[in-house]
Amino acid sequence: MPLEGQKLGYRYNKALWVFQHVDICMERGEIVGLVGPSGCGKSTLGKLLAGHLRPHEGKVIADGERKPHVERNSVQLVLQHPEQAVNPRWKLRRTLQESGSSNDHILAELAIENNWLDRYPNELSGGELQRICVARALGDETRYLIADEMTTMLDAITQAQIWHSVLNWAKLNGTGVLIISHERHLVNKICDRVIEWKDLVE
Ligand SMILES: Nc1ncnc2c1ncn2[C@@H]1O[C@H](COP(=O)(O)OP(=O)(O)OP(=O)(O)O)[C@@H](O)[C@H]1O
Repeated sequence: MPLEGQKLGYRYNKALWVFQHVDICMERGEIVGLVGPSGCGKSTLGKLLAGHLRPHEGKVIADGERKPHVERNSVQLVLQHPEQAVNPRWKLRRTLQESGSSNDHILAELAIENNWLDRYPNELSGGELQRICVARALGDETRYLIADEMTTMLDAITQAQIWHSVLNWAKLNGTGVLIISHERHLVNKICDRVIEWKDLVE
C-alpha cells in the first residue's frame, strides 16, 4: 500500500496558501524525486507527509493508516542540516537509542564509527553527524523515507557513500524514498521517477 497525500493544502499564515489541492502518491520500494523552484513548497510537503506539520486541507495516508505518525514512525524525514535535528546536549548514543533504530548493521553500512557515539553533536563533522541522522531514520518501523536535501551540504564522496547505503537499505527493506533535491543530476540518476512541482499544483 502506498504513502499518499490527498488534496493537501497548507498555509503558514491565514492570508496565503503555500499550496492547495496537491495529490502525491508513492509505493513501497519506489525511489521518487521531487524537484521544483526554490520556495514553491517542497519542504512543506515533505513535512506534511512525515507528520511534522498537519495539513490545513486534505489528508496523509500511509499503508492505509490515516495517522501513521501517531501509531508508529513509519514515515521518517531527514533534513539538510543535521545539527538542527539533534539535541545538542545529548551524546549521540542517546540520540540513536531514543529513536530505537540503531542496529549495528546500519551503523556499519553508513561507516559510523563507534567512538562518534560517545561525542556531542558539535564534536562531529557535518557529514559524520548527517550519517547518524540517516541511521536514526532507518528504523525497523520505517516504511517511507523523505530525504529533503539530505546530502546537499556534503562533499561528493560522502554524498555518494550515504546514497549507496540508503538505497541498499531501501531495496532490502522495500522502503519508499522521496528525494527532495535541487540536484537534478542526482535525482535523474537514482530515482525510478521524478515529479516536477508544477505537475503537482496544476
Ligand atoms: N515557518 C515558516 N513560516 C512562514 N513561512 C514559511 C515557513 N516555512 C516556509 N515558509 C514559506 O513557505 C513557502 C514554501 O517554503 P518551502 O521551504 O516549503 O519551499 P521549498 O520548495 O522547499 O524551498 P527551497 O527549495 O528553497 O528549500 C516559502 O514561501 C517560504 O518562505
